[in-house]
Amino acid sequence: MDTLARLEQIIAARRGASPDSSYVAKLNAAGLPKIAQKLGEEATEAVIAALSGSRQELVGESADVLFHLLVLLGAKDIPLADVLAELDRREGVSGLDEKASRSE
Ligand SMILES: N=c1c2ncn([C@@H]3O[C@H](COP(=O)(O)OP(=O)(O)OP(=O)(O)O)[C@@H](O)[C@H]3O)c2ncn1[C@@H]1O[C@H](COP(=O)(O)O)[C@@H](O)[C@H]1O
Repeated sequence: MDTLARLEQIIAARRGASPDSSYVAKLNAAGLPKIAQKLGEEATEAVIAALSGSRQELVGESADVLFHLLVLLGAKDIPLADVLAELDRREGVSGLDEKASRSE
């Protein structure tokens, strides 16, 4: 199992834990608006790191974005597999677009 799928399972398992002992549980207890806000903050921090931070800062902020996105998807009961399937679908669509633009 890859890292994101493993983290998705950990997040699902931690959702019902005590908010005192689990950051995932604390975020879920705070509710969807808080989770969405955190994802937005982490995305902004990733942008700032990309524009003016170090490589390592961008790596760290990117990990925060992916983690908080998985928490948000979990709170909305959307499996990571659905997002990956959408990316796979676009890969096919994008190939078709490319062929169409080449034949113009
Ligand atoms: N990958 C992560 C992870 N990445 C970031 N974070 C937390 O995300 C928070 C982001 O930092 P901030 O300073 O922005 O937030 P904060 O001030 O702590 O919280 P707020 O009051 O702002 O909400 C930090 O508390 C980090 O510890 C994470 N917390 C947990 N995980 C994974 O989730 C698993 C379950 O964690 P628990 O739910 O804590 O058991 C862990 O084993 C890890 O694998």
